[in-house]
Amino acid sequence: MPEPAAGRTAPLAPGPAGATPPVGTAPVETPVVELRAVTRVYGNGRTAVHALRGVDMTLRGAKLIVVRGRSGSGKTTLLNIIGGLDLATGGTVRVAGRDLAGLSERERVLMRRDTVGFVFQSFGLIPFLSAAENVGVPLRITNTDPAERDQRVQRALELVGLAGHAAHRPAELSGGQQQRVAIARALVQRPRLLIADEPTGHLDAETALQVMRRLRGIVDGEHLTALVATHDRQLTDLADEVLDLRDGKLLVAQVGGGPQDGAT
Ligand SMILES: Nc1ncnc2c1ncn2[C@@H]1O[C@H](COP(=O)(O)OP(=O)(O)OP(=O)(O)O)[C@@H](O)[C@H]1O
Repeated sequence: MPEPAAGRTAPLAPGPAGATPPVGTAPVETPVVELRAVTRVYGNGRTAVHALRGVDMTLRGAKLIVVRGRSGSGKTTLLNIIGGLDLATGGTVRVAGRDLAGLSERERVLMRRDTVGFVFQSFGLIPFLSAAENVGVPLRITNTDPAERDQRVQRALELVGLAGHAAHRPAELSGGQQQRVAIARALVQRPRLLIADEPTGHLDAETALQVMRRLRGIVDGEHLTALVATHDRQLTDLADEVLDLRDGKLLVAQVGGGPQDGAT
C-alpha cells in the first residue's frame, strides 16, 4: 500500500513544545516502529523464559495491525517493549526513529507521552471523573492550557462518537462506551502509534466489533498506526496486516510497504 505523499495530518492540534527533540513529529518516512532481532528473556538460568526470540518488524503509515497468538505467545511482551513500558534483552527497538535503549528513563517517559497512546483490556478509567475529565487527564499532566485542553478533549470524544456523553461517569456508560473513552484518552495527545492490548477482551462480540470498527476509522482518519493484540478472530478481518506470534517468534509479517519487510 503506498505511503501518504505529504506529512500526516494532525487534527488533534500541533505537538507540545519540550526540551527533548519532538519525537512525535518525526518525518513521515521514518517508520514508527522498527524492531531488529528483538529478544526478551525473563529470569535466567534453567528457569529463564524466552518470551521473544528474535523479532523483526517495521511499521509505518496509517495501518491497523493485529498481533495474534495463543496465551503466552509473547503479545503483551511485544507491545510493552514497543511502547517503552519494558526493555528488550537484546536487539534494537526504534520508535519514531529513536533507539529506546539509548534513552534515559525520563526520555522514555517523554517518548511514551508524545508518541504512543495505550489502550488496555480493563479500560483503566477513573470512576469519579466524567468521560471528558478522564480524557483530559493526560493533558492535565502536561499542563496543557485549559482552553486548548477542552478543545482537544471535545475533538477526541467526537472521534470515538461520544461527544454527547462528556459529562457521564464510567459507571453510567456501557462497556463499549467506556473503552471508547479510553481510546479517546489515548488519542488526546495525538500519538503516532496507538497500542491496544486485548482492547475488546471484556466486551461481547457485537460491542467488540463496534469498537474495532471505530478504531479502524480512526486509523484512517487520523493517519496513525495502531497495533492491536487480540484473540478475537472477527477483529482480524478489519486489519491491514495480521502478525502471528508463536512461542515468541513472528510467523507472518507483511508490514510497512516492502514485501516481507521485517519478516522473520
Ligand atoms: N514478568 C514476567 N516474568 C516471568 N515470565 C513472564 C513475565 N511476563 C511474561 N512472562 C512469560 O513470558 C511469556 C509471554 O508472556 P506474554 O504475557 O507476553 O504473552 P501473551 O501472548 O500476551 O499472553 P496472554 O494472551 O495470556 O496475555 C509467557 O510464557 C509468560 O509466562
